[in-house]
Amino acid sequence: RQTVRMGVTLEEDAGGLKYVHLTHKSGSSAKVFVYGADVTSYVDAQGTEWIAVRPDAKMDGSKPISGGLSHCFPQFGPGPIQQHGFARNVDWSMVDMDESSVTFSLDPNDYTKAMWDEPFSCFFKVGLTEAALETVLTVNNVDLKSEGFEFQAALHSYFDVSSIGATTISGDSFEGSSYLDKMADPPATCTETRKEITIAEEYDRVYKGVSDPVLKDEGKKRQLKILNKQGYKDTVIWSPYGNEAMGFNKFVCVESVAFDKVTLAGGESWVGEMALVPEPL
Ligand SMILES: O=P(O)(O)OC[C@H]1O[C@@H](O)[C@H](O)[C@@H](O)[C@@H]1O
Repeated sequence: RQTVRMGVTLEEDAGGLKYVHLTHKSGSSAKVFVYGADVTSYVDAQGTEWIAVRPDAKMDGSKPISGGLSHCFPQFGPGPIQQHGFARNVDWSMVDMDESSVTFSLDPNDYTKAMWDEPFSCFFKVGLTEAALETVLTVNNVDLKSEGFEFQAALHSYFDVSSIGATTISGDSFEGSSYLDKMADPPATCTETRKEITIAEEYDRVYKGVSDPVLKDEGKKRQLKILNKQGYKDTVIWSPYGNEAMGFNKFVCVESVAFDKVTLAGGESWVGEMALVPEPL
């Protein structure tokens, strides 16, 4: 355990990866790993854990952490570079912190350039407030003379649930929305007819234009609003339903996604802002 700054400590997980432990006077806390700038835990002021890490996750840096609010950047995948991009399997740099918030940055290095040689710079801020966990990802094109680059970005968020059968995902915009069903072969575009999504089979769906999901958990008697305030226009729902090794019954991925490619000209920035707001049911 290493004190980085007054009140802020960098702790070491059993597998050797380092993380920041944030706390808030309301009683809430969060863990953010340096590897992937991944938020692997958010315990709200009432003591409810909202974020999951899969039991089969590798916690030693040998592959991205399968859990947390995992960044997919610069590609959501599949695509020309590795599935979900590289941002989740590199160490980010800590640039600012206090008891309740931390900011990381990510800049190109030889490893990332070999996959995607673009003049980007990312910042990711995570902060606890009285009633929420707030995140802001900023992607900058730092080369004023560049022609611009395209990217996708997502938080591949793993949420902890009491059980998948006790969980629903709702929100004003699901009913009537169009989704890409990636479980279909080939993937098929369908229309959602439900207001509330329940999961009883494997799911891998991209809901286009849905950005206001609410996770309701009858077991926890609580709900989590996933507020995508900026940038993340689409929602992906992923569940490896039935896969015991992945611990399918204890999590669902409700992902905040910029699925359509974003074009960033030289000097421009893109912001993805997502907050988690827990409430009673
Ligand atoms: O294990 P990871 O990298 O967290 O990814 C989980 C899943 O994420 C989904 O989005 C992909 O469609 C799956 O193929 C993948 O298995």
